[in-house]
Amino acid sequence: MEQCVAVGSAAAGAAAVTLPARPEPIRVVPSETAVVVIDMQNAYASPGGYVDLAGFDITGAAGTISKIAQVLGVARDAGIQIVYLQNGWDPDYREAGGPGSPNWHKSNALKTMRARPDLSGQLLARGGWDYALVDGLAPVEGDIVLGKTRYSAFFNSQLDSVLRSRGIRMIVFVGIATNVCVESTLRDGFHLEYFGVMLEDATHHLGPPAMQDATVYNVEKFFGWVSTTADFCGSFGQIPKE
Ligand SMILES: NC(=O)N/C=C\C(=O)O
Repeated sequence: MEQCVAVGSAAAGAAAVTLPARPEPIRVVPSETAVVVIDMQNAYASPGGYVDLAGFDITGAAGTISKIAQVLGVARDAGIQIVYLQNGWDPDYREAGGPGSPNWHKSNALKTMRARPDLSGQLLARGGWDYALVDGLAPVEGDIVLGKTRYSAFFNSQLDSVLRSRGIRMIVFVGIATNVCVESTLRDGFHLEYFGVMLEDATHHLGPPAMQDATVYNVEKFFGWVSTTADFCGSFGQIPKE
């Protein structure tokens, strides 16, 4: 029989759910689990948003939105904490850093605005359309929404204290982009002792399809577990509504 990894108080026999995953199933307590939604903003998932304007293919993003909506519906019914992240900076881009910051040189949003001054002030600026979460994934009461200014959601943010203070041990990751902010956050979570599970069909990559495959490989082999929307909904959808 396949070995199962038990997380947190599931290891001590508390009522738990088994999530089919690779490389092995993982057994978790719903109250010790959070779904972390990475950067489902117009910038990353809508035509006319930053990554579309920067020349990345966003045709898969619409499918990702509907998978995430399914995951969030089941998670809310199961009483799982949902945490949304929004990536970006203040409208004056002070938080983005100047030429002394690698972010100034590597951020494709900042580079796109420098190449196209007509877009200046529009991409990933807090308060603007590009920064806003997509319409199909609006937070509801009880969800937590946090900002972040770099790829990893753990860097310079409240994410660790929000999760740790609630006794969260396992993070289920969905969002965009698989190979940038999702992977950066899952890796940092690993180093902070969180168990990370990525729902592969509820994430979308930036760049060629091989980037999705590379992150799935990295997560499965080195940093966490890989599962699917159907398996998440099948496992956590069994929990009776309170
Ligand atoms: N959310 C992300 O994965 N972002 C990737 C690139 C960027 O924000 O420039």
